[in-house]
Amino acid sequence: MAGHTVYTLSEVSRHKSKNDCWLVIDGRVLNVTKFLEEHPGGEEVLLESAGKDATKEFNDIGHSKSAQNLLLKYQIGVLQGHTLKNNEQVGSTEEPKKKEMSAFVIKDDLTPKYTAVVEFAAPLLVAGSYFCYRYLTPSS
Ligand code: HEM
Repeated sequence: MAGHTVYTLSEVSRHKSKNDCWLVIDGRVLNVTKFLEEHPGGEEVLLESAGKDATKEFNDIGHSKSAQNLLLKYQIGVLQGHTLKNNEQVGSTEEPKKKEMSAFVIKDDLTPKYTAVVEFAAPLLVAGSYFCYRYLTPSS
């Protein structure tokens, strides 16, 4: 579970070594010491951003959604002055609201019933009128 401890940037800046490496992304304070060797982009880039707010660098790379979700694993707290909208989700990765498939949704309102009756009756009326005209009018 992500930490809720509030840290100042100056506290974060004290942790910038290979054995103790923190950084800030999206207002989350992350302890990435154990992730340094695992980072697919290499440990150097993380160490360059160590002790700093690396949000811009992180976003500039265009990290995948799984990379963004990984942030939660290393979160130890939040940066002072930042409020996270939803602690389980990272910044812009919120799930978009699911769109309903309108073709499969049967709406529960009364207007379609009326239209259906007209749509059903109209051709019958036309056919009936034609029948009357064709067979009931005396031929000359
Ligand atoms: C805790 C923070 C971070 C996590 C969890 C993380 C995770 C990852 C992951 C999973 C990848 C593989 C590609 C992907 O899935 O997008 C990756 C690639 C990369 N990351 Fe990070 N990253 C972090 C921070 C940073 C920072 C601060 C930088 C700074 C510049 C950075 C630079 C890169 C680069 C250069 C690559 C390689 C991209 C490529 O090969 O196309 N990452 N990162």
